[in-house]
Amino acid sequence: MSLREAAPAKVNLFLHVTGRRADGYHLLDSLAVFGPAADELRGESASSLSLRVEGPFGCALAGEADNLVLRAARALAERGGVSPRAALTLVKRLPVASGIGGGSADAAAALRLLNRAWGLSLDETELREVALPLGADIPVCVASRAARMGGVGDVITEAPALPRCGLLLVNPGVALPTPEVFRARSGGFSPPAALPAAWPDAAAMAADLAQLGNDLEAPAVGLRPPIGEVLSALRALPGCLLARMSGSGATCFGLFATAEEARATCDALPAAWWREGGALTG
Ligand SMILES: C[C@@](CO)(OP(=O)(O)O)[C@H](O)COP(=O)(O)OP(=O)(O)OC[C@H]1O[C@@H](n2ccc(N)nc2=O)[C@H](O)[C@@H]1O
Ligand SMILES: Nc1ncnc2c1ncn2[C@@H]1O[C@H](COP(=O)(O)OP(=O)(O)O)[C@@H](O)[C@H]1O
Repeated sequence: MSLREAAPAKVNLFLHVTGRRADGYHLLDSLAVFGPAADELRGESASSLSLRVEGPFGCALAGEADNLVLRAARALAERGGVSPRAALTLVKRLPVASGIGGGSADAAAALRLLNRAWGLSLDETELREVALPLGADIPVCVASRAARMGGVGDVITEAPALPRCGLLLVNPGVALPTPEVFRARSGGFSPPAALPAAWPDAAAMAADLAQLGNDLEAPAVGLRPPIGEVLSALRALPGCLLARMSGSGATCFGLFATAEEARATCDALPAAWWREGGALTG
């Protein structure tokens, strides 16, 4: 076996916290899309399970005793009734704890890769069942296709048909753990959004998204003020149709009419920030 899977960044174009469950988990309404940056997972045959982490953000995971990739591999092996055997390599290009679900994308990539490698043939629904106990964001990453997220992240439904457009992702280099942001949230809940079946172009999508928000953005900016600087810088870029934070932050996105515009504007932002522009892939 020699297999590869891309693990694309998940971007929440809006995120409403609609309620809270008795166990403390929050109910969400969100539109998740994928791209333009990704980690990569590679797998080779081996007699036991191992993981090597490399890439620009690999060192951020050096102290991680139980990488989500290994947890996903073990959970899948248990579900499939097989021994977990594979030599995995993760190329970590996405910033860690940054609101774009990098760890979730890696875990989902491991499920897809090992489902093939071990000949398990679990379908998408079955893979999502394995995914959910590992993290609320992993089910939507199993298909890594644009989707509406409901429940705590476990209710995945169809997204509106998306126009071609560009996304610029920017992270100011501050990690922000998800539980901290949910804890810092104050105020009530937002209603679920009403979305059309399709958007004809990026401008129409941006106009509708502008009526919605990310309920975690204000608490995240309060915890990490550089996020506010990123949002201001994105809003000032020519061609930026909408700027918002993704997930629980700190990564923010700018929405552009084309991938080329999103890529070209990268250089206008401080080089100390992580920046990645390109097409919204789904
Ligand atoms: C906020 C979102 C939006 O897509 O994205 P990220 O910021 O992580 O990218 C996700 O819901 C994050 O999912 P994920 O990061 O997998 O969360 P988990 O590991 O399951 O949970 C971490 C912690 O976040 C809080 N949490 C998470 C999900 C949720 N629906 N309600 C919550 O309250 C809980 O405090 C939980 O203990
Ligand atoms: N492969 C992985 N990539 C990133 N984080 C991981 C991974 N495995 C475990 N983690 C842990 O999961 C936490 C959340 O990571 P991540 O998915 O990057 O956050 P977010 O969903 O906010 O972008 C990290 O702080 C780290 O401790």
